[in-house]
Amino acid sequence: MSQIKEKYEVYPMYIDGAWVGNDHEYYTKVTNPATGAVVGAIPTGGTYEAKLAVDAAHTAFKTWSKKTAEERYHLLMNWYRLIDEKKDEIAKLMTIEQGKPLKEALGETVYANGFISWYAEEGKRVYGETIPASQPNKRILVRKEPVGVVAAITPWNFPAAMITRKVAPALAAGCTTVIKPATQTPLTALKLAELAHEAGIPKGVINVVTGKSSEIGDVWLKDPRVTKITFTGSTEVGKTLMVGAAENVKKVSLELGGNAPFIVMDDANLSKAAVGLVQSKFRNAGQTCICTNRIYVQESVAEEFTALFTKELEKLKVGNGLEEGIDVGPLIDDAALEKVKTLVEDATNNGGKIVYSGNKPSEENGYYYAPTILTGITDEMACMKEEIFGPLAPITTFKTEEEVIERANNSNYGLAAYVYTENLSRSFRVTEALEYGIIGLNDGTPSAVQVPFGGYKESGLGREGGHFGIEEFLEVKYISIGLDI
Ligand SMILES: NC(=O)C1=CN([C@@H]2O[C@H](COP(=O)(O)OP(=O)(O)OC[C@H]3O[C@@H](n4cnc5c(N)ncnc54)[C@H](O)[C@@H]3O)[C@@H](O)[C@H]2O)C=CC1
Ligand SMILES: O=C(O)[C@H](O)CS(=O)(=O)O
Repeated sequence: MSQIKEKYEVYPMYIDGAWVGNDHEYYTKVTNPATGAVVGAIPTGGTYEAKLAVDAAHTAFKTWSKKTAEERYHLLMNWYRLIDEKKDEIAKLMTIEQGKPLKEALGETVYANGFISWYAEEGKRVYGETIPASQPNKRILVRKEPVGVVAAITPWNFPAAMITRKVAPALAAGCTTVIKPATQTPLTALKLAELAHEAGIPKGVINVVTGKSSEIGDVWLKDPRVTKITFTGSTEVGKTLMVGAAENVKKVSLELGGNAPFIVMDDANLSKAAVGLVQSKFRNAGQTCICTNRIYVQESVAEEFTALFTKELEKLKVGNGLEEGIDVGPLIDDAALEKVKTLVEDATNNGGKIVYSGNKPSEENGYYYAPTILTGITDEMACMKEEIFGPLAPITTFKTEEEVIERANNSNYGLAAYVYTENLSRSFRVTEALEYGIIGLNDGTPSAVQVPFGGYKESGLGREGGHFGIEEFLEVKYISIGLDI
């Protein structure tokens, strides 16, 4: 029996309405990225538990999909009310395992819960169609039906929202789910499952499996009873899942990496742009797929803008997210910290300059990186090509609108982009020319539950959120009716 179990609180998996894995042979530690302290342990599940979860979801689908939208609405709203009651407790758990400041964790919990209330309602608006037939004795009926058992594989950066943004529409559509949260942040997912259980969501409708990612993923890719994979995470893993799904033509929705350009035109409101850039760059310590990654400032305003941006950064406090007034927490792990350091080294070795770097805690076990501004950046540097996923702001300049559009579009990613200008015609010219699924026009925080969230190119497939998000969990059936008329 693992020593880990003897030393730390175990958070079991949730499969078929039961908590399993307390007697597992192997466990994985969950650590606080702000202190390195172990905050709990999860059973290291694999093939066996992955299949058990599909058995449960497949059985539950037979009854859950036959409930009316109204009945599913009431159960989802029970879940919503319980999450609302416990939002402070969930937020604290999220900060402890993911590191984001408590105010951000509370914001995410409310945002995550917003998907549940939105889709509880949306499930009642899954409309079909009748289409005028060409023959008098025929009628054409179009129905929408739940796709079946959905496998959701979610990342560590939004431990609650990335689950409910998938599970809420899936359940509202009549689907059942098997969920694998990120190994770094399983506790929030398990808390959401506990509250779903308390809300009366029947056993097997939601199942949470923790453990060996690729082993669990492979079971779900191969099992024909799993009709859909929905994933948020790296483009690399997204491609792996897409290849695996091809074997039995399994549906996929992918929310993958980004490399967001943030464009400041010479006619921008520079103070507004500086505030918007802080919001877009340093949310979750820069660990969101829509965080600004590359900053393009028109030459004539570059010096003034950089000074304004620096002043905004001086206000940011870095530290343990549980403390009062913290704006930027630690990165998720040592690998993430080392990646940011490597990107800074590459830039400074090739002519880039650190013009600002804030304070960070001396806590040696915390994965802290201080908010940092680089100038003298060129498009050839790694920080402009790779997803930084950290509080690093590389600034480069441009001369013309045509030039910056070409440079901004020169990426395999196409998730989010930001542009600041006060000119109406330029707003339309630039936003229509940018090859990105999400555009913040004079707005650094475009995320909302009612919008289509997703990317062009290698940033993903499909959309999550709003009325778009439930379509991902529905099949379209056409019924041709011959009558004796
Ligand atoms: N688009 C987004 O919102 C996100 C993008 N990322 C990007 O990915 C990079 C790495 O972050 P990670 O959390 O390591 O992302 P990841 O893509 O490795 O992991 C995301 C989820 O996929 C699971 N996973 C990993 N390999 C798998 C496999 N072969 N089969 C099934 N599931 C698998 C993980 O356990 C986790 O639950 C980040 O630095 C960032 O660049 C990470 C998180 C979110
Ligand atoms: O994965 C992410 O980074 C999130 O989707 C970003 S957001 O939806 O919270 O903006």
